[in-house]
Amino acid sequence: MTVRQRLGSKVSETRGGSGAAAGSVTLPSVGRRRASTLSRVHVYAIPLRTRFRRIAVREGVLVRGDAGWGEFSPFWDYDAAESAAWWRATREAADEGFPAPVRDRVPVNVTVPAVGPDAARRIVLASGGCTTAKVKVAEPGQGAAEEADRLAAVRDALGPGGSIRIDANAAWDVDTAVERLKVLDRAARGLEYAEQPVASVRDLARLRRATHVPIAADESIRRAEDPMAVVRAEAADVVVLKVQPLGGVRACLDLAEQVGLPVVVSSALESSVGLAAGVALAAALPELPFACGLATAQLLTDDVADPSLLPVDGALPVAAARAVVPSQERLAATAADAATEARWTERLAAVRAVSR
Ligand SMILES: O=C(O)CCC(=O)C1=CC=C[C@@H](O)[C@@H]1C(=O)O
Ligand SMILES: [Mg+2]
Repeated sequence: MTVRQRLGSKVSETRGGSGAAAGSVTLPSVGRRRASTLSRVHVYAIPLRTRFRRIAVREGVLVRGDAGWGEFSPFWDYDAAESAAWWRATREAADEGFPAPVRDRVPVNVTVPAVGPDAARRIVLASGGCTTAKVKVAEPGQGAAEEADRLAAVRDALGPGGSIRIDANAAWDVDTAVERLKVLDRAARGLEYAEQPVASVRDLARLRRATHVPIAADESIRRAEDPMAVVRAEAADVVVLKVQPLGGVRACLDLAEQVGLPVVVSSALESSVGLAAGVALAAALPELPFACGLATAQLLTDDVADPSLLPVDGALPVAAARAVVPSQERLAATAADAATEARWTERLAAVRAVSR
């Protein structure tokens, strides 16, 4: 069975384009690096509407450079060596800017956290016209019943024409995944794909042979020494690309060309500055067969830019993303406290030290 056959005929192709840092922390220029890239740094802290990925507050650093704003916001479980790729993505946005787009809008999915069915329905209906939903499953303390109820509510809100994908963040073993996908595929009345149901590449490949639900690789791509191991093992039908963990827009474009599989762009839960980099990637990809996981500004209670990068008719306009500039008012409103700012300043120094 070809990848296309597993994925069905789904191709949602759309073909084709300032603010002073408040609370700025001045970092010394490093070697030949242009001081302007590091002279404006702002640390934000924004509460989430609902806990997601085990966090309740999203923190990050915004860097103003000659080409615009970049975001550096690795989750705290990434060490300095892993965070170096995130920093490369930040520098690309701040120093170089982004490749030319080949489309003017990026279809996006709504992201549904591990919430109850009523909340899930509300989130889908308030998504700004998204016709695809990605639903979090395998939340600690929850089981198949809660997940099936959530998926049924999402299907009810989307209608029969919508697409539903799930993300288990590597939580299951293969046997559990095989059984759970049967239940959740039925509850959703058809899953578009399942994102990282199991942890290892070997288990992804085993699961892929044991289920008809297409498999997307996320953590096996963004946290891997060698993302191509997924391709060699025929372990996925879809590859998830995240700009910061994979080292930037251009690095992701190269990886997309290497993997030779359908790709989908997903956020790392960034502010609109970081989401703009995700839109730049999605806008520059030769093919965009899936709605992208870039509507996550909806998961945050505030933003560093006004307006926030939110879906219009189920898509993010590329021009709006390219126009994202933090506002003085929002930077002040979302500024981190002194202790958080100090932690990020120290972290950034450690990452820059291993990035030389
Ligand atoms: O892809 C989406 O719909 C939104 C982004 C998203 O799901 C994630 C963002 C950041 C961390 C992860 O827990 C999660 C993911 O695993 O893809
Ligand atoms: Mg994922």
